[in-house]
Amino acid sequence: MSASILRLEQVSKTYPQRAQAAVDHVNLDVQAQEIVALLGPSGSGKTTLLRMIAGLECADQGRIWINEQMVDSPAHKVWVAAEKRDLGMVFQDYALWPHLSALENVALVLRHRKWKNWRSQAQEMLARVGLQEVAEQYPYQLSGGQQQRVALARALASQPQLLLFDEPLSNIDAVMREELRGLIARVVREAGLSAVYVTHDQSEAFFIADRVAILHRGNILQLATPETCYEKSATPEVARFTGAQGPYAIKLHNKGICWGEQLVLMQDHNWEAGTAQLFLRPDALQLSEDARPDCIPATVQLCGYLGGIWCIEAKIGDEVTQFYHPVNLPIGASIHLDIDWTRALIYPDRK
Ligand SMILES: Nc1ncnc2c1ncn2[C@@H]1O[C@H](COP(=O)(O)OP(=O)(O)OP(=O)(O)O)[C@@H](O)[C@H]1O
Repeated sequence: MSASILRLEQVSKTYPQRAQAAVDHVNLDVQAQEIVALLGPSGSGKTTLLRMIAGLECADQGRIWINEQMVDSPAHKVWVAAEKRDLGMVFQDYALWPHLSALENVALVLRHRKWKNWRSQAQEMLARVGLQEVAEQYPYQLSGGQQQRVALARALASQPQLLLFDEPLSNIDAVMREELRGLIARVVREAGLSAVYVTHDQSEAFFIADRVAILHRGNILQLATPETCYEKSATPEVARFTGAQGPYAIKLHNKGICWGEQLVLMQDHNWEAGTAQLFLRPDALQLSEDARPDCIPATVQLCGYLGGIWCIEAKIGDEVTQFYHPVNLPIGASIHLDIDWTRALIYPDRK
């Protein structure tokens, strides 16, 4: 058996009076020193899954192991309470005690466990998140970002092998969010810990995680590295949820692809003839200098400056697509788009 820090086998959960399972036969494996993000739209089951790992919710079916210890299995009548699971948890709303200082919040669990060096350990954890200066301040005297750093220091303090994050940056403003996601990724890696990180923000999941599990209606549709989820999205839902543009309705021919009125000729491809959904990443399109038969005619509709590069919105027939370009283009200009078809995400419709 592999030395995974966390393992879920066929884990399911249906809430009372709900027809559909919140989590449906999920398998998941988190290795030592690995960060796995759970990414999915609202209601896809991320929080339910995390709460089952934490021991705040019990599974209806399946088995959960933490550090090789079975912690939940209805079939075996096994249930290990949350406080006995050796976990650190960071919540969206920080969950700090308002009447305790930053240091006391971090030290609480250490004192509860009767650690002799609780003060120095708590001070070291605050230093790790860059907060030694505010150790004596109370939560109401700290910004949201600082409070979340205290919560991170508290989660690290008891040196658990596994950390759980439930949308920890949702209440933080955009600039601080980028700083904190870097801090979280760095601190977890430096401490050599494993983590499960729930978010509905694709860029946050991609930045922080080694692997990303994309959830949809209680199922994991894809569990892979951020690059694989982005470049080889397993399903249309994964493509959509990782920010690809589309779906565009296309037809697959033996000679190539038909998009609107345009037949794009291709030398070799492996698709069977039929209809399909096409998704495109903006960075897989570029302006073509000439009207080659493998390019798509389009009209410039809008240009938006992103800083260092422009995002050009173009119309292809009735559909809209975006690509990046170093300079802006005249609105209404007729252009041709060169598409890197090796990076196109194409999903043939079921016959
Ligand atoms: N306590 C509950 N009682 C009944 N249904 C619930 C409960 N908690 C969650 N659900 C339902 O279970 C499904 C999964 O919810 P869950 O909160 O796990 O999703 P999520 O992906 O975390 O969503 P969000 O990003 O909005 O937090 C949803 O249909 C939700 O309405």
